[in-house]
Amino acid sequence: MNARTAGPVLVVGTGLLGASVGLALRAEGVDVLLADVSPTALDLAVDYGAGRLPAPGDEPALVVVAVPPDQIPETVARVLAHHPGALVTDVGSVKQQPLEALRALGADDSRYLGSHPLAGRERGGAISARADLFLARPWVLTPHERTTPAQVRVLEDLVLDLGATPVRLSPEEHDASVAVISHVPQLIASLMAARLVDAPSAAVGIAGQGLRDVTRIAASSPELWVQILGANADAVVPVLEAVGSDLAGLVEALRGQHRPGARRAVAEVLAAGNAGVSRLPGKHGQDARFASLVVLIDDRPGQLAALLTEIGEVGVNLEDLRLEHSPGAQIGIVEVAVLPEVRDRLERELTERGWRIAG
Ligand SMILES: NC(=O)c1ccc[n+]([C@@H]2O[C@H](COP(=O)([O-])OP(=O)(O)OC[C@H]3O[C@@H](n4cnc5c(N)ncnc54)[C@H](O)[C@@H]3O)[C@@H](O)[C@H]2O)c1
Ligand SMILES: O=C(O)C(=O)C[C@]1(C(=O)O)C=C[C@@H](O)C=C1
Repeated sequence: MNARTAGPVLVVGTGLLGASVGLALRAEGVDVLLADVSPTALDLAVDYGAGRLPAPGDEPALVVVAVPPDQIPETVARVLAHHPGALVTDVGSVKQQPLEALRALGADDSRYLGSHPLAGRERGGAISARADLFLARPWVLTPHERTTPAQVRVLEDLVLDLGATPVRLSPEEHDASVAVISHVPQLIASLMAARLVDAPSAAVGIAGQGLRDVTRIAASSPELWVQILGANADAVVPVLEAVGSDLAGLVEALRGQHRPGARRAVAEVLAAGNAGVSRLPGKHGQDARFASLVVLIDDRPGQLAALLTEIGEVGVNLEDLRLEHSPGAQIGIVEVAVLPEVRDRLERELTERGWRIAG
């Protein structure tokens, strides 16, 4: 345990994000103090091992505010006043509006450096927290005019200790980016999943992996997302309008599909989707650096571990992995990504060892 971060670190808000920060820092041996407006949420986070209650005389060098978006400005302002020697960050999903609100409260923003991990889950609370939540995920730091290089270094050290990858963006760049890579995707997932409410049970019952991929985040908390979308409305609206215009074009093309150019219009929407998804870094099966192999496994305990062990035994390094399984099905589909030069050898070796290869 060689943490770069000097404790104690105070985490304010001990739900999914706060407790995950606590768990990951504790695993690195960093002293973590916890605070939450809800005594139950606080007790839960302590019970799960995310940190301890502050004792008299404890003074954090760094504070991570992980409260709901509409609580961030007031909470950061209060923390800045209570801990005059501490650098304060937050993990909120929007950066510009909270900074403006903090300034409007008259807070000393010179010790506030906002940040945002692009990692999360569709369920909140310490009960859903995980020490590995941030592993290999981008974590955006949003320095402003009064941020010093030393403060950026302290926060980057925290991010590295949490296993994440620090990225620097201005608050404006951040908000425009998350509108397109997180906030509108949330709405599209919700809109699609909403079609299922009145769909016949027979239709919902045969849903495959495609629908599950598109709708996973539709299970997210409406309370949280109303706050996020409201705080970033200026950046979200133009992206939504662009989607709306594409959608209207698609409807028109399909209605008049025998008109000249109509099929091409549909094809262009799909081709643009291909081009867009191929830009996602590390997106499984799409990353041009890797080749994929699909292995079928029995849907029973230990099968995935056995497969991974054997891939290791044949000396192949796994670059990425995706597991699909449908409830009720007896088969799991494991798609592994490997360097192209070892793909065929891996297929041969696994086939010889009795694994079923599906592609
Ligand atoms: N959920 C995600 O996937 C995700 C990902 C990245 C960032 N975020 C951001 O992280 C923040 C926290 O989200 P979460 O999912 O952990 O929420 P959560 O509901 O799991 O946890 C929030 C915690 O904050 C506490 N709290 C509320 N008001 C408080 C206050 N005034 N003072 C102290 N504690 C207070 C609540 O009791 C709760 O325990 C949000 O700002 C969100 O935008 C969430
Ligand atoms: O549920 C997930 O998997 C997420 O990572 C959620 C996600 C995202 O869009 O990437 C959602 C909002 C947060 O601000 C950060 C992360």
